[in-house]
Amino acid sequence: MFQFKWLWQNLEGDRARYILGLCLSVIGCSLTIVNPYLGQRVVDTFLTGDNAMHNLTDQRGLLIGLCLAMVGFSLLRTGLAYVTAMQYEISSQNMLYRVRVYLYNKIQEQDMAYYDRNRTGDLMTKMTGDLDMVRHSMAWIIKTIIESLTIFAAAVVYFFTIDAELTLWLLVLSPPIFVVAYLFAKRVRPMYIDLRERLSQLNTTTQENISGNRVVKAFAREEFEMQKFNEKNINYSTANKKAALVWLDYFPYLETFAQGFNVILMLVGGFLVMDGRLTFGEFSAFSALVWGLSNPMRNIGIIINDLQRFSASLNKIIEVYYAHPGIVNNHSAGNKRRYEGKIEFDHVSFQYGQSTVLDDLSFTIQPGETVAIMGATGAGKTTLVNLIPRFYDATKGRVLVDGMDVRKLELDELRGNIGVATQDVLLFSDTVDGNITYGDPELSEEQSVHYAELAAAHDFIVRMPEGYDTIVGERGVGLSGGQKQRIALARALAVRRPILILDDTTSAVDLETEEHIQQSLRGLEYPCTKIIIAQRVSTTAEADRILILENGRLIEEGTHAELLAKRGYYYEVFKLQNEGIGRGVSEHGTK
Ligand SMILES: Nc1ncnc2c1ncn2[C@@H]1O[C@H](COP(=O)(O)OP(=O)(O)OP(=O)(O)O)[C@@H](O)[C@H]1O
Repeated sequence: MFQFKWLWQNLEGDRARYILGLCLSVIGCSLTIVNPYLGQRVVDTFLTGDNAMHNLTDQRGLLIGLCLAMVGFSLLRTGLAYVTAMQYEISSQNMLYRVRVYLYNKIQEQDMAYYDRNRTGDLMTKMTGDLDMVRHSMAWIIKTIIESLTIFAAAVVYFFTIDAELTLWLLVLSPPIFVVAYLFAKRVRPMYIDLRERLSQLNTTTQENISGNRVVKAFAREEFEMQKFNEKNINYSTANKKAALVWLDYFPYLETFAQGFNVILMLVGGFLVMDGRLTFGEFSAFSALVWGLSNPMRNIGIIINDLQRFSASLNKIIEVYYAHPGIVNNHSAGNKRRYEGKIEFDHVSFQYGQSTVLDDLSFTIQPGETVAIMGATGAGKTTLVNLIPRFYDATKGRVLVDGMDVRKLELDELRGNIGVATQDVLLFSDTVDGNITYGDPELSEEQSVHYAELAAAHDFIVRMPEGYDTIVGERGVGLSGGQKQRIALARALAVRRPILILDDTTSAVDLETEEHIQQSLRGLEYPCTKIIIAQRVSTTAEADRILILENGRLIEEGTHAELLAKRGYYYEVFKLQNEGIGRGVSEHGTK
């Protein structure tokens, strides 16, 4: 019931049209009794009975009128069917469009934790296949149900006006048909829920394979991926067949009952005609309209199949529709403040589920300061910086920006004050310029070039076939890792935010290029607090302060020189890297 309420709610704007469609369905289907009635009159007046010959000559006008009316009603019904189908199509397509926009926005609004929980393939299935199934249900299944019920009811009412006894005999078949349909629905329902899940797995596997095709090729795992895909494909196909074949277990019973209508009509109807209680015309009306009882019964299987699919799909859509992000962005349109850029962690802890990733962190970063964060892989560096723009919220403690708890700041404003270059670089399939100006589409071409220069990207961009207008492939395909990083850095610099977070942004660039980038960062023309996650001492050496994380705890904090003097983790990394790269970084930080 809730599902139908949901559909009704989302039909807003097209409800009148949809109801018009339903009304036209009812009118069109009620008219199905007209032709059998006219036929009955033709038979009784002109073909059978004592006066038939006489009527043929005397009432020829009536005969022609009845025949023309039959043709006219057929045409009218066809026209009505056309107009009716249009109403269903237009209203369901409009609803599909609106719900798709709503779901897309809803997915966009979700926090990071939502994306951790939901697979891309599954979300894609919801946005495409599930939505189409719901539209199909609105335009076809509900229409079929209404039409079947109307034809059934119209036939029953008409039959009762002709002969109640024969009608009751025919209706004897209805209860067993409903029992069979109920048993079928009960058995097939879990199958369609399972089928929907398998489709989602198939889509997820396909999507992962396509987006990870480089890794697949690099490891020559095509065969393995093929097998994995095949397994999901077979799973889906088997479940599909299983669900479809269940219908075959019930179909013979339903078909037998449906045929039973004709048998009863022949036996009981024939007897009534011989007994003189039913005219030939009335018998022919029963005969012409008995499909109105049997066809809906035949349709039951298809309708139940589709209703189960519809229900499985709609439940999936409703999950997204009512998903509430833990971190809500209200998108207020007012003027946004520009922050000073002070950042404070006050006894901050963070857990992913049960696992503690950050443990009681406290430190302050002053406006304009450059702070490097270093630590072994998995130490919690990315998690730490993710708390500043509220990609996640701290489990304990407070993160403050300009002295305000980030949970109390307006999210748009907060994020509008932070420029981020993430560790996992994602470029859009757009021009290089489009990618650099992604955060500020108003940026002029000169400014775009300026930030590309700061990010040491200009030289390789101008060497590309169409320079800044070169389209980069999906996720930046066609560029080297270091090139992608530099475009992502230019994108983060170009928004000129007072807080800049760089997560391992120069890990794939050579040391000379890195030196150029560091100079650019030192000389940025706008005031900016910089947090730079890095593994290289060459990157961290010139920071105002370096924080060392180990298993989510802050174990060292100080300048390059202070940390070296401590002879702790940082010193060990320094020794290792200086020996390893053979390129000296002195204890005072100069190279
Ligand atoms: N979305 C997530 N869900 C659950 N656990 C996560 C998630 N993201 C990270 N983790 C876990 O949290 C811990 C810290 O991860 P994080 O990415 O912050 O480390 P890091 O120091 O940035 O590592 P690296 O230098 O390798 O990028 C790791 O153990 C990781 O497995």
